[in-house]
Amino acid sequence: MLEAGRLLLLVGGGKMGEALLVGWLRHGLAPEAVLVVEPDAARRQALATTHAVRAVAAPEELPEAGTLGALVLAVKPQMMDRALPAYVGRVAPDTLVLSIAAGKPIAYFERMLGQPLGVVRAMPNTPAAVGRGVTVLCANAAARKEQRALAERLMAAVGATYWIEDEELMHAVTAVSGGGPAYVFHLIEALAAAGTAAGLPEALAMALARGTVVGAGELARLSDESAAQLRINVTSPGGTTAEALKVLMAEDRGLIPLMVEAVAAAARRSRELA
Ligand SMILES: NC(=O)C1=CN([C@@H]2O[C@H](COP(=O)(O)OP(=O)(O)OC[C@H]3O[C@@H](n4cnc5c(N)ncnc54)[C@H](OP(=O)(O)O)[C@@H]3O)[C@@H](O)[C@H]2O)C=CC1
Ligand SMILES: O=C(O)[C@@H]1CCC=N1
Repeated sequence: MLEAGRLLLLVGGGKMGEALLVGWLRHGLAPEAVLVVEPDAARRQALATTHAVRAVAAPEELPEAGTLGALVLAVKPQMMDRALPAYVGRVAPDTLVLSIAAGKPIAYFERMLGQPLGVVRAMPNTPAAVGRGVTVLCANAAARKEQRALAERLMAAVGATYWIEDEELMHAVTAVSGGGPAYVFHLIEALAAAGTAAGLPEALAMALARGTVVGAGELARLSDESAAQLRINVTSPGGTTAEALKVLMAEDRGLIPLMVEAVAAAARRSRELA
C-alpha cells in the first residue's frame, strides 16, 4: 500500500481513525509502517495491543527516523489548530497529507503546514469499519499523481470512493454520507419506538427494526432496481404500506422536507467548522 521504507503517521486514533486503520491493515499495510499519535491512554493502548501498531501520546515522542509517505489527520476539526504545528517539519513535498476532518478546507492545511504540499481532503463514514464505507475525495493542484493514487488506495481499502473537483461540495457530502449513517441508525431507533407504540415488546421491536434496515440495505446493495422500485415492490396497491407512505411521503411534512432540512443544517455546521 505504501512505498517500501515509508511510514504512515495517523494523527488521532479515535472512532474514524481506528476504522481506517483496520481497513489498511486488512489490505496489507504492515503494522510496523504505521505510527499513531493518540493522547487518550486507553485508546492508545487498545490500538497498540489490538493492531500491533506503534502508538505515542504526543508528536514529541515520535521517532526521528523514517520518511513519511502519508500524514493522515483524523482529529476533530476544533483540535486541528493545536495539533498541526508539530508536523510542519515532518512533511516532505512527496508526503501525502490526507485530512478527514469535517469542514476544514485544503487551503487551511496548505497555510498551516507550508507549501508546496500535496493535500487530499476526504470525507469517509463509519461503515468503513466493516469495509462498507463511502468516501469522497478532493485534491489540491499540487497533489502529484502518486499522492492521489495513495489517497485512493487508502480510502478504497475501506469502501467505495468518489472524487470531486469542486471542494465546496464537501459540505454537502459531509452532511449526506459523512453523517448519513447516524440518520440511518436513528431510523432504526424511530422504527423501534413506533413498534413499541404499536404494542410490540421493546426487544422485539428493536430486533425487527434493526433487521429490517439491515435487510433493506443489503437488498439495495445487491439489487439492480432503483430505490423507488424497491419501495414500490413492498407497496401492495390498497395495502398497508401505502397507508404508511401517505404519511412518510406527504409533500409538506414527509421525510423529504425533513431530510432536506437536516442535511442543510449539517452542511451549515460544516461551513462554520471551516
Ligand atoms: N465519526 C465519524 O463518523 C466521522 C468523522 N470524521 C472526521 O474524523 C475526525 C475524527 O472524528 P472521530 O474519530 O469521530 O473523533 P474521535 O474523538 O473519536 O477521535 C479523535 C481522536 O483524536 C484524539 N486527539 C485529540 N487531540 C489530538 C492531537 N493533538 N493529536 C492526536 N490525537 C488527538 C482524541 O483524543 P481525546 O479524546 O483524548 O481528545 C480522539 O481519540 C474528525 O475531524 C471528524 O470530522 C469524518 C467522517 C466521519
Ligand atoms: O459529526 C461530524 O462532525 C462528523 C463529520 C461527519 C460525521 N461525523
